[in-house]
Amino acid sequence: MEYKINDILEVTAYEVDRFGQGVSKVDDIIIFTPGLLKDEKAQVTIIDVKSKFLQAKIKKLLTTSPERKTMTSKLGALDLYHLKDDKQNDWQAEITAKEFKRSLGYEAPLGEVIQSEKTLNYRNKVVYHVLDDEMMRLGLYTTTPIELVEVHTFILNSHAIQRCIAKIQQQSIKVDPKVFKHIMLRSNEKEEVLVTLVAYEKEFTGLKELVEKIKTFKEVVGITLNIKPNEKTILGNESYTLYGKNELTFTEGSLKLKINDRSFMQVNLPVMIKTYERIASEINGETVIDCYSGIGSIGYFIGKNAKRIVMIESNKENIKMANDLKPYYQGSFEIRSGLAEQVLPKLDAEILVIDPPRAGLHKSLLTVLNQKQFKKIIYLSCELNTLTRDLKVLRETYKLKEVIPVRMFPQTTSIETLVILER
Ligand SMILES: C[S@@+](CC[C@H](N)C(=O)[O-])C[C@H]1O[C@@H](n2cnc3c(N)ncnc32)[C@H](O)[C@@H]1O
Repeated sequence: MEYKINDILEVTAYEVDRFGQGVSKVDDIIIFTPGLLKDEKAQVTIIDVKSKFLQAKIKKLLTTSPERKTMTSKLGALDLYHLKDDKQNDWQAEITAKEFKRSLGYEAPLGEVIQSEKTLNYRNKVVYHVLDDEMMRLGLYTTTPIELVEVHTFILNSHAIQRCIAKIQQQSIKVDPKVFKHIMLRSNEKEEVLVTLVAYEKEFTGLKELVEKIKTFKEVVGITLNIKPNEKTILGNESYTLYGKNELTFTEGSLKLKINDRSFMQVNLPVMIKTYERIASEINGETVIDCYSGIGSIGYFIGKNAKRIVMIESNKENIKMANDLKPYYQGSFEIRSGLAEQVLPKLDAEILVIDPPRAGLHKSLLTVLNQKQFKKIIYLSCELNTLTRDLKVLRETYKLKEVIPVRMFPQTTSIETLVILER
């Protein structure tokens, strides 16, 4: 049977894939439908025809699963919102197990999912996009089709971010959307907000007016302007402080952290802390390398459990932040500046903690890790594909002790995973 765009089919999903799409089959052709849950029946509209599969969108749900919490959200940033929270944990564990089986050929020793009760308003960083309009309007992207739509309330925003963005959206300001592209907001537990305007140029229509307004909002402690380097990348390396400080501090128990508009920091603090506690529980007085250490959040957190921590980080600003934080912590810390693949071969330690960007580990680094024979490697990953790719190499020397799904991004299909490897 030949299918074409806009055909309408009736399907029943037999599983939900890792992108949150219901997977079904008609006449042996696979149909992917975002937002359709397992065992749900729906009328779907075909939106793309490929040789081996069809891409569809829900036209009408004919039956609803008991696992459904609400209607499917149109926003890409809420692509699992319709699934009950506890079932989202099960979904992540299943997707992780399947990926390990598919890629490594054996069952993953799955640990309990690290999660928090707070599954809404957890994001301490959100990026809004400027709509193509003369008057400033801000929004987020939908999934099928991918479109930028105006959004006023985004339920993952921290309360401080929500209050601040609502006030920004109330302003009637003329802007040039060809130059002014995004607004990023970061907040801390004191409900302070750092606002970053992202544009292709240092000057744009409406900039001064916008800054004058935003600086009057009581939660705002800093406003920066970041220069967008290209269409694909949101933030560039060039930032200017327009008001207050380009800095936000976080204090959580004995952990104190400091970031600027570009520093990496996990977006979900309660889950971050639980994950770091799990990492710390693997360390008992050993020497540790914290590789890809950023501002030092993992290294400083686990410092009390280690004999000595050596951090490796390539970004100079992160290294400065990490150095500024040193006096707050007791213990032996050293911060090495440089690329992991160049610095790590020269170092030795008993345990390695590794938290790379999505791209995973450099090929040459994997070879070195096998040669080094660490007692343990603790690998925190935000990309399942590169994690299993790297583990395929590391299994020459290390055995998988535990694979722990981390529910860092509730209501979404983004997956964080913590893996404990032993020599
Ligand atoms: C996922 S973040 C982890 C940061 C930190 N562990 C944390 O949880 O806050 C990855 C970090 O690796 C750094 N980085 C990226 N490539 C690197 C490389 N080749 N060598 C060393 N650091 C690198 C980035 O600057 C970033 O700070």
